[in-house]
This record gives sequence, structure tokens and C-alpha cells, in this order.
Amino acid sequence: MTTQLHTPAADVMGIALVAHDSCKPDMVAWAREHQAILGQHRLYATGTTGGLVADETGLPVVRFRSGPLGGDQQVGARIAEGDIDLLIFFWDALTAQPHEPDVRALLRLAVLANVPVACNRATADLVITSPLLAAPDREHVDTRLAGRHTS
Ligand SMILES: O=C(CO)COP(=O)(O)O
Repeated sequence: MTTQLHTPAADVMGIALVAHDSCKPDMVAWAREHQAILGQHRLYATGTTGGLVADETGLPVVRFRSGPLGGDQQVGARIAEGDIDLLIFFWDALTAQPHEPDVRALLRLAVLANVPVACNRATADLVITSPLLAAPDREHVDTRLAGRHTS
């Protein structure tokens, strides 16, 4: 059986927003800048990030638990389920996180599922304005998954 992790309805994508504390102002500013595009998609976020983005933009955001309390794992699970097509994760490159294993697991699942990941604002700008956003490579998962069943 071929593994297909991404089969969202029409052109609406699931976009997950995650930001460590020092990066939250950047995430809010980025979300405001791209509010019109983000408003066309389903938004998910870890708890605190999601609250800030929702408050600042008025956009609906499905909020998971706070990152250190399991939110990263919940985002990872939704990637594995095929609900999330793009991960914007502004992580703090200068501060050790108590939930580092969760962060690593989330990034691992995103890579495995061929989900684009933007870890800083420059990359996030490129990804969210890319013409490929309208036609993401949803079928191309890691070839090592071929023949495996995820459900
Ligand atoms: O810690 C996080 C990601 O690893 C972010 O979680 P919060 O959005 O709840 O702060």
C-alpha cells in the first residue's frame, strides 16, 4: 500500500505555527504581515503561540497544548495524520529547551512526511509567498515509507 500523508481538501492547507518565547514577537509580526494568505488556510498552533496569533490577527487557530506540555507532540501527531502541510517553527537557537526531545521529534516527523519547515522569518516569507504553495508536493513522502501503512 502506498503511503499518502497529505490529502487535504481542495487548496486549503493545514499550517502549523510554533514559536519559542524569544521568537514569539517575530511570529506575531510575520502572521500579521501574511494575514491575508493565512486566512485562506486552516491554522494550528502550540498553545501560547496560537493564543498570541489569534489575539493579534483575529484569525481562527486550532490551539494545542503549550509546547513544553505536549503541544509539539500534538503538532507532530497531526503531521503524521496528514492534516498539516506546512510547519512554521521559529525555534530559539540560543536557548536550551526542557522539551528538546519533543522539538526534535516534531522536526523529524515533518522531514519524514515531506512537510516544508520554515525555521526563521526569511524562510517563512519565501515559503508562504511561493507559487508552489498552490500545488504542494503532497504525494512525495520519504521513499523509505513506501509500502508501509500509517493508520
Ligand atoms: O515550546 C514551544 C515549541 O517547542 C512553543 O510552545 P508555546 O506556543 O505554547 O509557547
